[in-house]
Amino acid sequence: MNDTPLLEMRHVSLRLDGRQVLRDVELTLSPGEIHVLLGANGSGKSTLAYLVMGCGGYRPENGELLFGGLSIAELPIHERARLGISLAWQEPARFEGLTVMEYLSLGSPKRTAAECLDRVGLPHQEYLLRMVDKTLSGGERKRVELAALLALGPKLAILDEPTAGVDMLSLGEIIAVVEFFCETGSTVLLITHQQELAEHADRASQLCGGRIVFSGPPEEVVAHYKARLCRRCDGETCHD
Ligand SMILES: Nc1ncnc2c1ncn2[C@@H]1O[C@H](COP(=O)(O)OP(=O)(O)OP(=O)(O)O)[C@@H](O)[C@H]1O
Repeated sequence: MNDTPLLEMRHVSLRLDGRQVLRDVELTLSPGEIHVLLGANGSGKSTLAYLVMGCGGYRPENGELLFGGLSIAELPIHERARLGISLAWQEPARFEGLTVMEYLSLGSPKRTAAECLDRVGLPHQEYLLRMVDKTLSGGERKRVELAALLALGPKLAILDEPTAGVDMLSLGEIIAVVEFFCETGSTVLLITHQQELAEHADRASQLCGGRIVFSGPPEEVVAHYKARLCRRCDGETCHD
């Protein structure tokens, strides 16, 4: 059995515009797990996601970032994508002039656009020929973004608030999508404020003031977070 972690962050710190946003982050993701990242607004969750994806300007100032045992800290975003890292953005971009079918066929998709649309609750007959522009609602755009990741079948799917803007009756669909990623061999790093979604994870970590302050089973991390048990800041966002 291969027990090399899929993702390892060791003592990772990051500064943006002179501001210390991530501090000494330690995070390990095993292959096939669903790992939830919890934390207050501004605690650094999206920043951590952008850093793992390799977005421009998000380079660690300290520490190690390993993917399947390989250092990826210096790799640009497209090389990390080639290794199998994909990110569904908290606020997905719109692409004028591209149909949903074309968008879901970019890269080397492992699944058809039709299957992926159906899995995220968008009937393919209605959506394949829609444009990925402002004519899609915010919730539809979020679902198309999830469908795009499903199509790619990445090794690591980073989902930044996949339920934001999605109506609450559809939460079950999003949970099914997260579980489908896992069943089909993807590891999921899931950023969410939804307790119901968090409780479907295998493990969870709480970020506070740019630090991972607690990791463990999701129920314990949710309880720790909600009870404001962070020792460093008594539940208020940490400030140094
Ligand atoms: N380019 C930047 N320059 C300076 N500060 C930044 C920059 N980008 C983000 N920050 C700050 O870093 C902190 C972490 O932001 P981030 O977006 O990672 O938080 P988050 O945990 O994802 O929050 P939310 O739950 O609101 O989405 C915030 O205080 C934010 O203002």
